[in-house]
Amino acid sequence: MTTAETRSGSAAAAGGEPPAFAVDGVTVRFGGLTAMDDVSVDFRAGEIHGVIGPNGAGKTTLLNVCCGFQRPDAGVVRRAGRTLPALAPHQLVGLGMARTLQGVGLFRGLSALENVMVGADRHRRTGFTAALLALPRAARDRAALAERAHAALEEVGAAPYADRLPGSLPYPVQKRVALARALAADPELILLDEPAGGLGADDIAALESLLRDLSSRMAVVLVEHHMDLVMAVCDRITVLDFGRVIAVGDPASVQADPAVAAAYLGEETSR
Ligand SMILES: Nc1ncnc2c1ncn2[C@@H]1O[C@H](COP(=O)(O)OP(=O)(O)OP(=O)(O)O)[C@@H](O)[C@H]1O
Repeated sequence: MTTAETRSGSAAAAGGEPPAFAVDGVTVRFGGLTAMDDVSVDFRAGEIHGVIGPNGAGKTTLLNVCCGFQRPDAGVVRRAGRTLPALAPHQLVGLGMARTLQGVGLFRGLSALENVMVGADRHRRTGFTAALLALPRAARDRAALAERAHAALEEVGAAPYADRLPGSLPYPVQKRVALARALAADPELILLDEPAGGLGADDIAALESLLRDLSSRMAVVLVEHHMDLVMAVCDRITVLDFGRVIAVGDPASVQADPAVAAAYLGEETSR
């Protein structure tokens, strides 16, 4: 650790409210490889938190631990200060978390709107049987989900494409739909895995402004290689290297940190 900031989620909470979400002392091993090594990070409401580091540093593994895709070998995950038991990923979504994947990960046979409705499903109240029998309540529920999904598409600027299949859409629009799907769950924590990947300057500028808007109502975690975006939009940044936290701080302090420069330099010289 090279900055003054604490890397303990619980310690960060000592001054007041616990962080919206935290991992504490998390280690993940894949056979002989340690992908995360005693990592502690806290994500706070109203904050955009960047997670950066060279290829293979453990960024995606961290997101996977946060959303329950990956069970840690050691350490705990906390939400609002309370330790979460080991849950299936869909249960964690019910706790107010949503994530996007590297790439897009949309269902090819569903329209953009239907893809986003899958994300909004957390708000469905009708049971399976009522939906199967198409009872009036299920129809009302579906209409409410569609409305919510439309609003999410609107927010990301993809409403005109609601009825299109993902495969017929340009890649940047597919990324927007994937983001809308995560937003439709109305999460308190959103985990974004390389949302700027494959985007041009105009789309990145739109993404930057959207991220700022989102941070007013949720904790945003941004795993991203696009450094200009990260430095422009993040309130705090955690830097991983070989599965360890090597720096935490605001963009200026992280940029000035020699350990961070050395990690990225190592990446360049090993190519
Ligand atoms: N399921 C897995 N099985 C074995 N090794 C894995 C698995 N997932 C990740 N790893 C390894 O764990 C390390 C961390 O991977 P991870 O994908 O978290 O890194 P990353 O920082 O997201 O990399 P990138 O920037 O390239 O996406 C890497 O060495 C990777 O090869």
